[in-house]
Amino acid sequence: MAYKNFEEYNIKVTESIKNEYRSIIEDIGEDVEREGIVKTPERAAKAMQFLTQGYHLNPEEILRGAMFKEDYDDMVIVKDIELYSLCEHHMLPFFGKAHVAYIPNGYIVGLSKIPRIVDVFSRRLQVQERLTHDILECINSTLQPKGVAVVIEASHMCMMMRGVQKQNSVTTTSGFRGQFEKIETRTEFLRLITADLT
Ligand SMILES: Nc1nc2c(ncn2[C@@H]2O[C@H](COP(=O)(O)OP(=O)(O)OP(=O)(O)O)[C@@H](O)[C@H]2O)c(=O)[nH]1
Ligand SMILES: [Zn+2]
Repeated sequence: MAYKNFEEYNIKVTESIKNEYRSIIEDIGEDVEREGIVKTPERAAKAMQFLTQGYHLNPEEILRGAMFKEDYDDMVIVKDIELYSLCEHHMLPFFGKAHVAYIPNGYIVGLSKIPRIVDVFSRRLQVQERLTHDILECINSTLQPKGVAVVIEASHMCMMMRGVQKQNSVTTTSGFRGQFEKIETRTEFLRLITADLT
């Protein structure tokens, strides 16, 4: 179940995270009773649950829910899927775009389900490499297509706001299975995600 509004948050978990955030706010030297901050621990607890809701969602089930028998066996690409995740090392955001393609093998999948599974895996503590493979393997094992490809381009706040402090570096990760392991198919995919066809 995806969180839609605050009423759906688990009360016990919210209470527990709220208390942890109160301690964090005190430890950084802020006044947790200050008017602007008094509700912050609860807001932050809900925000954290929203950003990590992917642990409670089943991506295979989401895909299986909209698989349709169809003879189409050319490449299907959903590109420029915006994603927001949290790096597992610093719990700071990394964000960017995913480009996903597959070649059907008797079944196509409802298009919206691809961004939905990108969200499910993004809304967990991640490294970009594992996020890429999680999406790839989920589509490969559930849809069993002739091929699947995932490219993610992302910027990491832990490299921008702190640490090495590089504002313009972008990390690209990719994974290819089946027919995308052939150079011509992979090249065609990479050409199409970089082409401006509009
Ligand atoms: N491979 C990979 N590394 C990541 C990702 N997100 C953050 N990191 C890196 O995780 C590493 C953690 O390194 P540590 O040396 O343990 O942590 P740190 O002292 O905070 O490192 P700095 O960020 O260099 O200050 C850093 O190099 C981060 O850039 C990711 O998605 N993939
Ligand atoms: Zn990080």
